[in-house]
Amino acid sequence: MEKIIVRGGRRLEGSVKVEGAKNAVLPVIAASILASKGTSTISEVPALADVYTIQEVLRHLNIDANYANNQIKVDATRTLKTEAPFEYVRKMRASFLVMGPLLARVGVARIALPGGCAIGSRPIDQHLKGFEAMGAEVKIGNGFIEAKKEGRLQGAKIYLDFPSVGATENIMMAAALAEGTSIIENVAKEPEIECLANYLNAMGAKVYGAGTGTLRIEGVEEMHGANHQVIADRIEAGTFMVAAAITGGDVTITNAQQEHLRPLVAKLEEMGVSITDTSEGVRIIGPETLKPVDIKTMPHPGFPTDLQSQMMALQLAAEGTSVITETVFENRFMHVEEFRRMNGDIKIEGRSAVVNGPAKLQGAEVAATDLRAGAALILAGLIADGYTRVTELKHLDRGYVNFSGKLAALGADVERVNEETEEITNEQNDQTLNAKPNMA
Ligand SMILES: CC(=O)N[C@H]1[C@@H](OP(=O)(O)OP(=O)(O)OC[C@H]2O[C@@H](n3ccc(=O)[nH]c3=O)[C@H](O)[C@@H]2O)O[C@H](CO)[C@@H](O)[C@@H]1O
Ligand SMILES: C=C(OP(=O)(O)O)C(=O)O
Repeated sequence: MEKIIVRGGRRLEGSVKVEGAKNAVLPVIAASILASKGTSTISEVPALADVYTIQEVLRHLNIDANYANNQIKVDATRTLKTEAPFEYVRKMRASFLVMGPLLARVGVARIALPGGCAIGSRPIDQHLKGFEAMGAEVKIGNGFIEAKKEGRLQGAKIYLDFPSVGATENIMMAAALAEGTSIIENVAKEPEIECLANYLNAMGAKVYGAGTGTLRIEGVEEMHGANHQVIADRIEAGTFMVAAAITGGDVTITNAQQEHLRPLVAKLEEMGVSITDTSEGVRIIGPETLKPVDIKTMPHPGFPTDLQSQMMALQLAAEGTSVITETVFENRFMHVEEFRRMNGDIKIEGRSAVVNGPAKLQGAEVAATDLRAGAALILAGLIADGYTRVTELKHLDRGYVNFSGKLAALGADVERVNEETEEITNEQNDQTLNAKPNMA
């Protein structure tokens, strides 16, 4: 088993380049299914476990998908298969994003039911409501969802109950090849939606309004492969901004798009962090003392839930009491228990966590309960006394490329080791034995 071992106390300095966005690249790769002619070349594709998973899903559908050197080439012109089995959907929920494009292109799709996961139950009712409104018959049974439509999907007027990112993407991909115009209201406005719309339009689709609350999609009969560059990962960028802030460091993030980071920048500035746009990128200078701050996660342009656990690490370092309220997922506080193992003083009250700082964090053995929790625990480890060992790295690898290597290049004392080869020094052992966790 692999783990990341961090020893706290180093100030981060230097510059770090963020990758292409996981949450943009997965729907974009799924959208390549819509092209019945030509090849797509997608660039700035990060080497993440999720990218390999979606590549496998496409190959399983008889699509030629080849990922190398941060590019994936996709040729979906052969006769397609229509089933995505549980082994892929279990690894990564975003596998479900192939349903809209398959249904639109072939008239049938059979995808394993995604089921619940660590951060909440994550239903897909809004995706299915959209497909049904476009004339598809949807059946659920034997652990699968099957959607069918004789002839082309029909453009429809759809109102989402909640601006779901995945439902917006799945429905817009389906509507791109439908007959007639679709109007989709109360849609997600995340930058990843705009990235997908730009790709769809390059493939010959007619998608208007991406980034606003209403999409108008005029269905086209055929789509073709296209070249597309995915946007930078605002969540990875945000994670490094927190890393700089928590260590009182001075870090420049190259390749970040500041306009996508506005909700985070506003909160960091409230905490006393200096953030400036320089010719090289976004420069973050952490203050000597961080002020407490209250945060509520919301759909974009609200504060992103994918930065909630990282901000909780920062709140632990602040002088005073902060509150963080999670409104997007009903169970995204699994990391709280792990922070407590590090002596973090956090109380859960309904959907809010009350975080009392400044915590005297202590290194401990902790588990990444989900992808962002893994990053957040490593961030806390950067200021903890002694050694923090983070396990369950499979979650982290879904969303971060070489996270420990990038932190080490900024000066952190961090390494990734294999349990079999890990040498536990006496100092690390003493520190673990003497740790007194806060059991409050
Ligand atoms: C691959 C990807 O892009 N993942 C992101 C995407 O996930 P994902 O697309 O799954 O997130 P959604 O926006 O769909 O989910 C938000 C909320 O809506 C609920 N919901 C969603 C769909 C539905 O049909 N019914 C329903 O009730 C979910 O349970 C959740 O409580 O957006 C989330 C919210 O910004 C991010 O945390 C994820 O990192
Ligand atoms: C929750 C996340 O991703 P996913 O929707 O792929 O599980 C995330 O990126 O934090």
